[in-house]
Order: sequence, then structure tokens, then C-alpha cells
Amino acid sequence: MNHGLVWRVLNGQLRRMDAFTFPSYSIDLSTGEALFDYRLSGPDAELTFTEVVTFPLPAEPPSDATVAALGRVLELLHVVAGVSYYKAAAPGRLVLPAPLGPAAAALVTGVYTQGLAEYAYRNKLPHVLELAPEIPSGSVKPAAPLDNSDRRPLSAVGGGKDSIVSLEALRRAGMDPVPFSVNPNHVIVSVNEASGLTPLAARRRIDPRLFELNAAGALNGHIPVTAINSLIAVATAVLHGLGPVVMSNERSASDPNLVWNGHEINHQWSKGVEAEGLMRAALTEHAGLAEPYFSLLRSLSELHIARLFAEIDRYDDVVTSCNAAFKLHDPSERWCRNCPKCRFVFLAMAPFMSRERITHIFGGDLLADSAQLPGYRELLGVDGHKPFECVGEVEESVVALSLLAEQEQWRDAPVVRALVDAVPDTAWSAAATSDVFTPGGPHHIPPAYAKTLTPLP
Ligand SMILES: CC(=O)N[C@H]1[C@@H](OP(=O)(O)OP(=O)(O)OC[C@H]2O[C@@H](n3ccc(=O)[nH]c3=O)[C@H](O)[C@@H]2O)O[C@H](CO)[C@@H](O)[C@@H]1O[C@H](C)C(=O)N[C@@H](C)C(=O)N[C@@H](CCC(=O)O)C(=O)O
Ligand SMILES: Nc1ncnc2c1ncn2[C@@H]1O[C@H](COP(=O)(O)OP(=O)(O)OP(=O)(O)O)[C@@H](O)[C@H]1O
Repeated sequence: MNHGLVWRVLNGQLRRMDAFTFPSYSIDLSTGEALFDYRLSGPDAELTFTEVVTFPLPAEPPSDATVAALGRVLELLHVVAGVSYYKAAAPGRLVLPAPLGPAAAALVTGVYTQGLAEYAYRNKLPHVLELAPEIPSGSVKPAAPLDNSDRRPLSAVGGGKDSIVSLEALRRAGMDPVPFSVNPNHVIVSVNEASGLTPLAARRRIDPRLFELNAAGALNGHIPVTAINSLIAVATAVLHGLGPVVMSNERSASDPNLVWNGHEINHQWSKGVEAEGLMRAALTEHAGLAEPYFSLLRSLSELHIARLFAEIDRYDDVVTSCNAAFKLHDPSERWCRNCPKCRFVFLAMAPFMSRERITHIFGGDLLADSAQLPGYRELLGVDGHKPFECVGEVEESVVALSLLAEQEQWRDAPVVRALVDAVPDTAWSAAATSDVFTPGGPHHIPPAYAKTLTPLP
């Protein structure tokens, strides 16, 4: 068959897929390799996928209690990591493999609906926002309680400023954090080296068949990747007898980009506080973990985190928050200097460091580059909606701009000058009374951790 015909047949079959199922999962504790199987099925075709996650092995064989808790976390991971494959066809039925308690069911429902909301919006698939998993009836044996709260935290490292601030806060507070990453790329490896701490890493291999389907025109789009990384982190913490997984998700991650068909569309849903609460409840209910998972930076704005980051200089040569550096194929070396995230992080850091230092960190000066103006107008709410990227709120951008406009080193930068003229009076007034440097909002930070941010200036 020629390529065009293959494409049409495959796409026809994908559109007729009516169910997504979870045939099995397994783990080999001698290698740390876990296999997660998925199936898309329809009247005239069936596609199967296997995702492979390889966990780092602990020095000592795990106890029976550890293996039992690990198994429960992997049951959740199996279901949550299915979103990557579900999204190739978005069938109407999501058929779960085993009974789940109410908290675990709520997590799964959130991941497949709100976690896929941007994908649903962009592909015009409103049914995804209403998806209700089919859960086999029956009871779930209660998990044995596991009090991990006093153990060393596992600190997720993504290579950007946020996880560096958490890692340093935990270290300075004497909590002895273990850095952890999924598929660490050269950026994460360099950040870990700069920290001087000994990290753990897990490998995640998406079934290459998914990339073939994508190339053939299957449905594709954003997925709640933080939910997947988080469960891999929790499984690793359990396997290594460690304590809570500490994330670095900020306050503004909970704010939606827009509302569509009555549903909030949030690019960062699985970084938000609602997802964090669902994750915690599901892990306690299903795996028995007393203190599974929380974000240390939840009460802080991006601007506040940028200010904290500016007080730490050991990562300047390596820190990279640009998502282009984290692509599986053809990643950029470091900051691409031409995406919403690069623009926002530059704007957020600039008020708190010298122009020379920030130009060194980014490899260029974005506020000297007039070509960046249209993108900055979006960030400042002058044009369009908040970009689908991990960027702070419009108010944070306006506050950052107002700080720059007061500084001699920045006030005449071409982008700063043009933006000062473009921002409406209403935005300036909101910025003038802004609480971006006052921690606030709902969070799940345990009391023992609440004070770890205070040693940072
Ligand atoms: C790096 C990035 O932004 N990737 C998004 C991009 O994918 P692209 O094709 O340009 O590059 P790859 O990441 O290499 O992905 C190749 C394909 O694989 C699919 N895929 C990847 C990871 C996964 O877990 N499941 C998958 O199915 C992917 O769909 C690609 O087809 O565009 C994609 C489509 O919109 C996005 O899905 C890719 O996003 C990655 C999953 C990713 O890691 N993105 C994070 C940088 C990200 O967006 N983080 C958010 C947090 C959002 C959350 O709720 O967790 C943030 O920082 O705000
Ligand atoms: N590969 C990864 N492995 C484990 N955790 C990750 C990975 N990538 C990101 N994370 C974690 O997921 C959360 C969201 O990631 P995000 O990219 O926003 O954070 P970051 O890299 O620390 O900071 P920034 O927002 O500056 O990029 C953070 O807690 C981060 O530590």
C-alpha cells in the first residue's frame, strides 16, 4: 500500500476505536524493569502498546511491605500513564483493569479529563472532558499503612529554577534531600552535578509505535506529564525506603488558561493544587502512604521563586527552564530564547540580578531583542490569552515590568520601553496593589517542611 493509503486506513481505524483498556502490568525486581500494557480497540482493528519504566534498584532487596506498597503505586501509575496512548484515538470508553477506591477513581478521572483538557480543546473533542472511567465492581483490599513521613525526601529535579530552589531549601534546612529525575537529560545531569548530591534516576520508554502513529497523523496533543513523573517518583521513593516526594509546583500552576464549553482548560493541570490533592488522597488510600507527595513552592508566585533563585548562583551555568531542551527528539542545547517560557523566566529573573548575569544564564538578552515584543505582549495580557506553557500570571509579568522600569540597567532596554507604553492603566493599578511576594493560597506542605524556605533570603 502506498503511504497515503496507509495513512487513510489507519486514521479511519483510529477514529473507530471505541475502547481503551489496560491488559496487564508487571515488574521484575531483579532488574527494576516494569512493563505497562495498553490496548486501543475497535470494530475492525486493535492496537497494543507497552511502556517500559526502569526503576533504580536499592542496595538491599526490598521488604515484603515495600513490595506491597510499590505494587499499589504501580497500579496507579499503570492507569495514569495510559493517557499518552489513549490520546491517539480518544475512544468513548475508558475501561479500568481493577476496582478502585473513591480517591483513586477521582485521580484517574481528573487525569483523563482535566489533564487532557488542552488536548481536548485543541482537537475539538468535548467528550474527553466528560469521560467517566468504567471501574470494575468489587472492593479493594485496604492498603497496609506505611509511615514514611520522617524519612529523607525525594526531591524531583526538572533542571529548571523551581526545582533548584526546592533542592537548596531542603538542603539548607538539613533535610538531606535525594535528587530524582525521570529520563535525566544533559541539563538535569549538569544540575545534579552542580548540586554535589547523589541523585536517583528512572528511565521511561514510551512505546515507539506511538511515534509512528503520530507521524501517520493520529490525534496528538498535550498530556499531564507531571502526574506520570510524580507517580514514578513516588514508586522510586517507596522502593528506596525514602520519605515524601517533594515537587516544585508554584501557585499559578493552578490557574486555567481559558474556559471552553464550561470547562477550565489548564495546560499545567497536573502541576496544580487540585491534582496535588487528588494524588495525595489516592496514594494514601491505595498505597497506605502517610505523607506521599507535596509541592514545597505551592504558596509562592513564579516571581517570588525567581527572586529566591537569584540568591543562589551555583547553578548559573546549567539551569534551564526552556521546554525545548526537554524534547525527546532534537532537543535544544539550553534556553531556546524564543518561546513563552524563555520570555517569561527572563522577565521574572531580570529584576533580581545584574544584566550581565542574566545574559550569561540565557546566552543572550531577550529584553534587548525587539523581535520578542509580540510574545511579551501576550505575557502581559496586551494581546491574546495566557500562552499554553508553564508561565506565570499576567499580574506577575506586569509587576516584573514595573520593577524593571525603575532600574537604570533595564529601563531603556527596547522591549521594556515598548511594553511600558503598551500596558493599560488598569494593569498598572492591579500591579501596584499586587500580593505576588506574599505567600498564600491552598497548599499541602507538612508542618515539618513549612519552615524550610525561610533559610533562603
Ligand atoms: C518538550 C515538550 O514540550 N513536548 C511537548 C511537545 O512534544 P514534541 O513532539 O514537541 O516533543 P516530545 O516531548 O519529544 O514528545 C514526542 C511525542 O511524544 C508524545 N509524548 C511525550 C511524552 C509523554 O509523556 N507522552 C507522550 O505521548 C508527545 O505527544 C509527542 O507527540 O508537544 C506535545 C504535544 O502537545 C506535548 O505532549 C509534549 O509535552 C511533553 C509531554 C512534555 O514533557 N511537556 C512538558 C515540558 C510540559 O509541557 N510541562 C508542563 C506541565 C504540564 C503538566 O500538567 O504536567 C509545564 O511545564 O507547564
Ligand atoms: N524529568 C523529570 N523528572 C522528575 N521530575 C521532573 C522532571 N521534569 C520536571 N519535573 C518536576 O515536575 C515539576 C514541574 O516541572 P517544571 O518543568 O515546571 O519545573 P522545573 O524544571 O523545576 O522549573 P521551571 O518551571 O523553572 O522549568 C517540578 O517539580 C519538577 O521538579
